[in-house]
Amino acid sequence: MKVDYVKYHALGNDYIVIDPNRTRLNLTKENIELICHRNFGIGSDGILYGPILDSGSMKLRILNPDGSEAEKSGNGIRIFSRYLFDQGYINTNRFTLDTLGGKVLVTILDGKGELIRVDMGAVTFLSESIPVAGLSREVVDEVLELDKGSFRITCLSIGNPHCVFPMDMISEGLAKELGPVIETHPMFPNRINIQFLKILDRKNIRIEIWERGAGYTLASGSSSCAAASAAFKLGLVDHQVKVHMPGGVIDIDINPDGHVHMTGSVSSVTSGTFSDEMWQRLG
Ligand SMILES: N[C@H](CCC[C@H](N)C(=O)O)C(=O)O
Repeated sequence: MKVDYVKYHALGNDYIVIDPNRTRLNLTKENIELICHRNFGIGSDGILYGPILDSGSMKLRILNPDGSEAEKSGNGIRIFSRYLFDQGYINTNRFTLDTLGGKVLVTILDGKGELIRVDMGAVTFLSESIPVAGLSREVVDEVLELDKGSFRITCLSIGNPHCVFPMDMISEGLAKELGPVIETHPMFPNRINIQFLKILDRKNIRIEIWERGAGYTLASGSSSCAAASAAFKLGLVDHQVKVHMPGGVIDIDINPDGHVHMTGSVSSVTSGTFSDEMWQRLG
């Protein structure tokens, strides 16, 4: 049977893999929005498009449900690595992937592709690298004034941009109330991913997430890296941190060389073909 897509999730953050070597698809905003639509399409927190095979390297493109392209996705990279493993594109447990946000090093830990570690690279807190508007500086423990109040923020990039809000009380409601306002705040020229962070102890944190271009999600790999890195920068946690999210837990290890290692699960959901009728919605 022809397969147009394969769907997986990582702790409830679901992605659809579309392989250009097997399916022709124009990555237009309209096509991406339709495929990701929870009612009129398949439904997904994004599309993973690849492997784009180019002179020995494997490239992955990461598309958000609103059609925007992300530089990196932690859950997306683990899911895509599982796809490569399932489809026989790789014959080793360690390999590199090229993303818009740089190279990442993947290790399949369990020989099945259900538990995967990724060296996500190093983070930067430098305003111009995130980007965050204003003077060149490290954006650490600053105040962001919103209509709803003043908030302390720490911002960073791990290829994609993040703004972390350490708070005593966090909730899904808070993420859905403040997320859309902050995502499009003029301080963030490329928009931004947001994590509301509660420190549980020096080895455990909890986050609620509002993703750039995707909205509220149950888990996020790059958000886990970002929140743990911000907490570590603020001296609130040790270098090994469990990140607790509504969809489950990701293990983060902040290496002395500054590289952030993320370890988490991947689960297969389904595969299938697009029906002609689905596309009729686009006229
Ligand atoms: N929406 C994000 C990309 C997906 C991040 C998340 N799903 C992850 O697992 O890292 C962005 O525009 O940067």
